[in-house]
Amino acid sequence: MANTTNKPTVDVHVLTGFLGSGKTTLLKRLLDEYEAQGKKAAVVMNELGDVNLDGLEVESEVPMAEMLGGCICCSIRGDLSMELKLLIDEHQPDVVLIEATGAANPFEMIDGVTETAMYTPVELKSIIVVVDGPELLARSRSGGQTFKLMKEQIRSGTRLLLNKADRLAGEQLVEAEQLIREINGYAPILATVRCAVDSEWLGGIVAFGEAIELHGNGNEKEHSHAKEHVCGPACDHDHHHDHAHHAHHSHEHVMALTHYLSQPVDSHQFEAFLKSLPDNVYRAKGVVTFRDSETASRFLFQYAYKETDFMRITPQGKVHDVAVFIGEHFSREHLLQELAQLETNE
Ligand SMILES: Nc1nc2c(ncn2[C@@H]2O[C@H](COP(=O)(O)OP(=O)(O)OP(=O)(O)O)[C@@H](O)[C@H]2O)c(=O)[nH]1
Repeated sequence: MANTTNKPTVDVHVLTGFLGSGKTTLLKRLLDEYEAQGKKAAVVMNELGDVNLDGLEVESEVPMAEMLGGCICCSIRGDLSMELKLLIDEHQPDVVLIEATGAANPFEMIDGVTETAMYTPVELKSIIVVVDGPELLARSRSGGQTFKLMKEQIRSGTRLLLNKADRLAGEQLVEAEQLIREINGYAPILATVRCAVDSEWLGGIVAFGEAIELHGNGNEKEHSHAKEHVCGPACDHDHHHDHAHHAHHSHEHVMALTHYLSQPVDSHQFEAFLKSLPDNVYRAKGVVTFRDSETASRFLFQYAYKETDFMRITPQGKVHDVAVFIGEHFSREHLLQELAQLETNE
């Protein structure tokens, strides 16, 4: 990713998985590993309740933002990007780990994290899903809303842990693994007990970061967050509120690309570029400076389903020129080439 700002890009990893699946257990392992490697990690925690019990398990010197009383993906989605920015500004970590409540929909969070890229250099590197093995098998037999949410989480993962393997007999372990593979055909699966990942796995995350490539099986062409969202008692938001505008795409092999623009661009060329985006880029947004407008004005742009929208902004504080693209199976190289062209065209 081109980051033309002078700040280093902060890696972001999302840890998700069903309630009690082992996310905090994994978080602690990752934090220990970052510490061992001399990297500074910060944490965003989201709990459905009003107290952050998991946070108590984390060493007090780790910078932490707590988002309580709701679920990151819907009620406080906008806040996620703000929390991330504040946390990064204040503590300048190398990496941020977001532990999302068992009810959070990962696809909504991708939006929240990528939005942060407009304000500060961040890159979403992976979505790690901790799957509760015994619970998955039990829920797959009973079906229902919870199983749907579990499938949704598994589909979104770039890395999957089949956890609580100690509570699965040999053939159950095979069955759980096959089930996960049917839901997500791409992401590596590792069976674990108490999220005890090996050093190779940890190295992939901690040392190299990994670029994101999200996957899904695309079976559900209509992804309705409202229908599949499962909330706890503390999550009292209206389940039928305005998810429609961002929740009607399938999630097959979802990818996100973040590019920091080094130059102002021409407004007509930029709009033509957005209009010519391939169908498999379904969402783009960001901040641009137009060189052909009088005072090199800044604009917030939105793109969804061939529709573009520009809004003149006068940012308070430092806002970078950045473009974020979300879609399926699109060519990063092709988009980067086109962007480079826009930046050089006079
Ligand atoms: N038997 C068994 N128990 C596990 C395993 N991994 C975690 N646990 C236990 O499961 C419980 C939940 O683990 P956490 O790491 O707190 O799970 P979580 O996903 O953070 O939980 P929430 O924050 O409530 O969603 C704890 O009591 C863990 O000790 C495992 O592999 N096997």
